[in-house]
Amino acid sequence: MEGVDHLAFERNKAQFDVDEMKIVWAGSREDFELSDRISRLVASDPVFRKDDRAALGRKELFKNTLRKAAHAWKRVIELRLSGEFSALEPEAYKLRAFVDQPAFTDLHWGMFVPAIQGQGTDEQQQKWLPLAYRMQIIGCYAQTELGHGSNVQGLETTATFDPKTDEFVIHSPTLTSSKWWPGGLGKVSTHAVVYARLIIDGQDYGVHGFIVQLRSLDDHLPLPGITIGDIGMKFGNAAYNTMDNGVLTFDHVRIPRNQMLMRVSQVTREGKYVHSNVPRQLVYGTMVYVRQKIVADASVALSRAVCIATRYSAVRRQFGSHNGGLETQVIDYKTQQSRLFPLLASAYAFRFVGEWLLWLYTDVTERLKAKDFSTLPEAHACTAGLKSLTTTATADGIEECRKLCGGHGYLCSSGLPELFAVYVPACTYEGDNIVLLLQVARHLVKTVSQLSTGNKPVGTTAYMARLEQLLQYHSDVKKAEDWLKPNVVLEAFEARAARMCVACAQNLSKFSNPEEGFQELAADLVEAAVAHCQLIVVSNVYALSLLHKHLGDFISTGCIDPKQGSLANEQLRNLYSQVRPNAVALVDAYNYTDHYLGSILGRYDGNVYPKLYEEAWKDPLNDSIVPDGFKEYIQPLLKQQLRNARL
Ligand SMILES: CC/C=C\C/C=C\C/C=C\C/C=C\C/C=C\C/C=C/C(=O)SCCNC(=O)CCNC(=O)[C@H](O)C(C)(C)COP(=O)(O)OP(=O)(O)OC[C@H]1O[C@@H](n2cnc3c(N)ncnc32)[C@H](O)[C@@H]1OP(=O)(O)O
Ligand SMILES: Cc1cc2nc3c(=O)[nH]c(=O)nc-3n(C[C@H](O)[C@H](O)[C@H](O)COP(=O)(O)OP(=O)(O)OC[C@H]3O[C@@H](n4cnc5c(N)ncnc54)[C@H](O)[C@@H]3O)c2cc1C
Repeated sequence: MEGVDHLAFERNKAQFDVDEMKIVWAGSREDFELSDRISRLVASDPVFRKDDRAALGRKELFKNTLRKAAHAWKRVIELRLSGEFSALEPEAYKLRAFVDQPAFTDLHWGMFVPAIQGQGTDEQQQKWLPLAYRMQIIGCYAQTELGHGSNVQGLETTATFDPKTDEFVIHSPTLTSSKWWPGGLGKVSTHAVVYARLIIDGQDYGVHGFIVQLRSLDDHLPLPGITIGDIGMKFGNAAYNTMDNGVLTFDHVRIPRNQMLMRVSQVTREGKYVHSNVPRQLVYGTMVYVRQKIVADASVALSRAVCIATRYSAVRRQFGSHNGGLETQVIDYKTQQSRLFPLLASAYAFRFVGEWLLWLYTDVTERLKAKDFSTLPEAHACTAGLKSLTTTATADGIEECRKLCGGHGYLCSSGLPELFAVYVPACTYEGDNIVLLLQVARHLVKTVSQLSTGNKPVGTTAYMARLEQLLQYHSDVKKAEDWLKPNVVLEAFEARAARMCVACAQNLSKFSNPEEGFQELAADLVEAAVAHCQLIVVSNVYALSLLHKHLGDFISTGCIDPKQGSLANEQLRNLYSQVRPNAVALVDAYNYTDHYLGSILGRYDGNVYPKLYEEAWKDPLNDSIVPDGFKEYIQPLLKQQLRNARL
């Protein structure tokens, strides 16, 4: 039986309505129709071709990215995809997503514009946003430096107020203060939001954002005092090398005073520092916004990998042939199911948790507008924690999918190496995942320590209000099916998270210096933070495979006993059997085009082998039968062996 037939047969097995599931995955019928239309539009446009990317050198790849970005912008305007001029509308956002090539535009729309929207005053927004919306200026987000990324308060670039000229002087005092990493900076951006220490009259007021023009709008040359370039090739071949991550230094560059982003705090003409009645952490607001976006996008990356691995696992056959019959589809091996199906479930879970986080973020934004800052710590902890949890699981999941595809998964034409290489920096950018989990841990420890003062925990820590009960809890699961009851699972996750947090808080209290204790117990704190973040995901959707994976935590905290752990495992195996006939249909529900998947192994028609064979012959090495270099390097060896043999 050919691959084509395999997948048709698989699709017939589905026990649910795939078209309905497509709507669930998309979020609504309207969203589904939009995604469907835009993905087809991109797939049918030759400029957006991407199957040739792996063979392009850096310069060609970068020019190809510029061409695609310019074409995407043209299409946005021609098709009136988003009202008058903004590309922040859902249609334009989807267009960029389906073009599927990281570009400077991600940072322009994803960070430069939001930084001005979130931290600029009304006048600053009126001045800069129309220019940015029309892309008459192109911006990036220049925060990280060669010497400091995670520690934002450690940044060294200075912005010194000069009262004589009513300007700030932006300067890089050391090599380590060079801006290093900002996407879009290296070769494209004309402007940047630069994070620098504000110095007035010798006093340091900490890190603030400033709008700085970097390049001439006429000839694109760097302005006087500015040195700028690309930081060099990154992990993977094509992957993230479409992006011009940059290096930037300032030599006493002057900007007008009104280019400091002044919504959170202001500097007056007289050089007086005025702090508005808002938390200083709002300067970090753009990162919170992007972390929320990254969570929403994690399900997309994971679902692509899962779609490829599931379809290919249904096509691929190894062993088990009797009397010349068909071999076993590898998807029927229980080990394959136990590695693949939890990832399939995670992709759906992250999709729903992303929706929930968007709701939370929108709610917090509305409250901030009304000067209610009470939910900011919760928003920070949730975005930081879920960013960390989902990106780690997604990066690991993509790599697992590569292994699930055996040797063919290692070919670029499987789409998986590039997907991994593009995705894996998400574990580092917008906050290193461990550093972010430590932020969550701080929030949790603070919540526990405030319980004794009568502070009622809110939001995702509300379960801590039942601490006494959770510390007494022991699961009453008696048979495998008991693990199917959502409340049973939820309580076990709550008790585990609560106990791990309380244990950390108790151990911390043994240190006379809390900071020293925090450093010493960091590894335990990270585990408690993970338990809490998993609870957030579980309370929005699913769980048993996580329980199985972290069985040690559940048993050592006394929430369940080993027998109940085995019952959970038994139930998990039952669930895999139920998922099996629906697996291909569940990944079809993502509605990805073959263009977007970019994978021969994940083709919708399952026609894997003929296409793999065809693709191999397209490799530039196969342009000639005898390779370049034969005469110089191979023939002399062969001749030498011949000489030796004669001797
Ligand atoms: C057409 C359309 C096309 C476009 C696409 C559109 C959108 C795409 C979206 C985005 C683009 C996506 C991907 C692009 C890819 C890459 C881009 C990458 C960009 C970057 O990486 S930018 C740089 C990011 N850098 C970081 O994340 C640094 C991490 N470090 C920190 O955040 C802080 O330094 C840290 C670790 C939080 C510590 O800060 P600090 O020392 O000040 O804090 P303390 O620990 O002392 O805590 C003080 C206090 O403040 C609270 N807090 C900390 N952070 C926040 C926050 N963000 N919000 C609110 N509150 C915060 C903390 O809890 C403490 O509270 P307490 O005093 O305990 O109450
Ligand atoms: C592809 C990519 C794109 C990027 N784009 C941008 C951009 O557009 N703009 C921008 O400004 N920046 C950008 N960055 C920079 C990015 O935000 C930083 O690299 C990131 O915040 C991590 O900081 P770091 O490099 O200083 O890591 P470090 O903090 O040096 O991390 C190194 C190691 O130390 C550990 N560590 C650090 N602090 C602690 C601690 N307190 N406790 C325990 N362990 C710790 C980390 O876990 C990690 O293992 C980008 C980075 C990448 C990779």
